[in-house]
Amino acid sequence: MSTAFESLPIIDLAPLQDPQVSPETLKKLAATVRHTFETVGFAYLVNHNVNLNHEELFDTAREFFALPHEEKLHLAKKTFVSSNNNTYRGYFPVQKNDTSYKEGFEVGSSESGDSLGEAFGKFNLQEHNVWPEHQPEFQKKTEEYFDGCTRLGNQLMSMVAISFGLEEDYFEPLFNPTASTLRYLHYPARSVKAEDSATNDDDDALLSCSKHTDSGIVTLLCQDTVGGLEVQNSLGKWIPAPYVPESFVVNLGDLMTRWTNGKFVATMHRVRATNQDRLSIPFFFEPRLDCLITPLQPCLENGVSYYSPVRYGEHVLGKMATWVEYQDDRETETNHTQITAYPISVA
Ligand SMILES: O=C(O)CCC(=O)C(=O)O
Ligand SMILES: [Fe+2]
Repeated sequence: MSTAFESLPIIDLAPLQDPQVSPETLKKLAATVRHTFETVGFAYLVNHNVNLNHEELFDTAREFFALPHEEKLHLAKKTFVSSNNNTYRGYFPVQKNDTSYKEGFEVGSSESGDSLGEAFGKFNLQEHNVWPEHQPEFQKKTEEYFDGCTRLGNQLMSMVAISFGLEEDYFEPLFNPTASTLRYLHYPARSVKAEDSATNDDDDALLSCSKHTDSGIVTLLCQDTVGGLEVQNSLGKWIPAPYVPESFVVNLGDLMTRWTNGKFVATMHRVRATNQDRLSIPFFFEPRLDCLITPLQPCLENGVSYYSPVRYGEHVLGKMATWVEYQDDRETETNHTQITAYPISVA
C-alpha cells in the first residue's frame, strides 16, 4: 500500500558487495527492500556494484543524440521510417503533439535472437539491436552498462526472493535470457512559451514526460543533474526526486504489483519540463519473454490470488498499443519529419 512519503528512501546495498556477508545481514537488507517496495515503490540505491561513472555515461548518451538527424532516422523504428526493418529496438524522435517531449534510443540484450522464448506478434520483441555506424565505443560502453544493470537487477530480485522466504536464486532462470531494455532519453529544453501545445498536468505543471506507472518489473534509472523527476505519494502530492551522485533511482512496474499479488506498489511518476536539456537512462529489467507472471505463493492472501497469470511477452505487446513510440499511424511519420532536429549541446 502506498504511503504519504515526503522524500525517497535511500537503500544502501553495501552488504551485497561483501563476500563475507552473513545470512542475517542479507535478510535484514531484504526486509528493507521489501518494506520500501510495499510502501513507496521508489528509492535511491547507493553502494551498488555497477561501475557507474555518470559523466562518462552521459557523454555517451550525448554523443548519440548529437548525431545528425538523418543518421538517427537511419536507426529509427519502422513506425517512424517504414523502410527500416527494426520494429522494437532503435531510435524514436520527438513527436509533435505528444504528451511527452523526448527522443530516445533503445537497446536490448546482445544475446537477443531466438533465445528469449517464442516470437510475439508483428513487433519482433527479440530482434537484434541496431547501432550507429563507426561508433564502436558507443556500442561497447552501452553493452557494458547493460550487463552491469542486469547484474544489479538480479541482485534486487534475489533480495525480493529472500524477503518472501523463497530460495535466493528463485528468479534467476526466469530472467535469463532477459528481455530488458536500456533506453537513452533526451528531453529537449521546454519553456512555457513553447509554440507547440505544451503538456500541463492537472496541477498545471509543464511536463516533459507525462504521468505514468512503468509497465514491467523493476526500473533502474540514472539521471543527470538537471532534475525534474517527480513521484506521487498516496495523498496525490508530487515529491521531487533530484539527482543523488552515483546513485540509481529504482522503481517498480505494474507487473511487479501483479507478481506480488498487489503487495508491491508501482508508483506514478512524471518529469517536469525545464529550460535546460535533460538526459536520463532508464533500464527496464525484464524477465524472459515466455515467463509466466503468476502471483507468488507466499503473497497469496489465504490462498487467494487477485490476478490472473500473464505471459511477459503478451503483456508488453498489449502495453505497446498505448505507447506513443509504437503508434502505427502513418500520420506520425509525416508529423515527425516536420521536426528536423533538436540540437543538443555537446559538452
Ligand atoms: O526520465 C526520467 O527521469 C523518467 C523516465 C521514465 O519514467 C520512463 O522512461 O519510464
Ligand atoms: Fe517511468
